[in-house]
Amino acid sequence: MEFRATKFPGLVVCIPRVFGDKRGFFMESYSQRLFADQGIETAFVQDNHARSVQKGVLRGVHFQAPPHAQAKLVRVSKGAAWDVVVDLRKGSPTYGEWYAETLSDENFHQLFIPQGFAHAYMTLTDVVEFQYKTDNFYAPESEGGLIWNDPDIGIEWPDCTPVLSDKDLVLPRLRDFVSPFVFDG
Ligand SMILES: Cc1cn([C@H]2C[C@H](O)[C@@H](COP(=O)(O)OP(=O)(O)O[C@H]3O[C@H](C)C(=O)[C@H](O)[C@H]3O)O2)c(=O)[nH]c1=O
Repeated sequence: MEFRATKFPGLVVCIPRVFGDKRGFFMESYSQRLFADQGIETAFVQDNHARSVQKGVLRGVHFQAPPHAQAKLVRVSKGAAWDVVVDLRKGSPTYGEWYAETLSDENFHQLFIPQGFAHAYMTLTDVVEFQYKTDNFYAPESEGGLIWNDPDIGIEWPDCTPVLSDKDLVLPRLRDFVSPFVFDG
């Protein structure tokens, strides 16, 4: 697996080794040992799988607040998605900044997202199977989020009419938000 650091401390693009042959392919989509070799000791406790059934589905921008904050390892096993994170860690050099990566069943890219980031994605194909691990369990009472088109964040979304849940339509703006996350260097 190849690990590519980004300018966001702790945010890493992970690209597994894919073994193709006449039958198809095989890959280790996750290895605790390979991540530990990179200093990523995250112990995941939950696997999630979300299917989206039209292009333009936008889920997010979500997080769980401490003590239920979640680090995530996200990937797309069918279709393609524009995956976006926003650094919400007070004191981080990239606080309030966003990063995006196209995840697809062709590039096999994954994103390791540390605790302290909000996460979202927009589907680029009609069917997207989005699969991810988290290091804390679902805790709905701790859920928070930011509105997808916050001009102060300025996320550049694909040119597509977004399909959002009712709850995601009324999320707050960054300027009205006090982050519960602290950057620990
Ligand atoms: C996240 C989650 C949801 N649920 C239940 C709660 C709802 O009845 C249903 C749909 O939940 P929601 O609409 O919050 O799903 P998404 O909009 O895909 O939320 C996710 O979207 C962004 C992209 C994320 O990174 C988060 O993991 C998560 O917030 O699944 C569970 O039972 N367990 C869970 O861990």
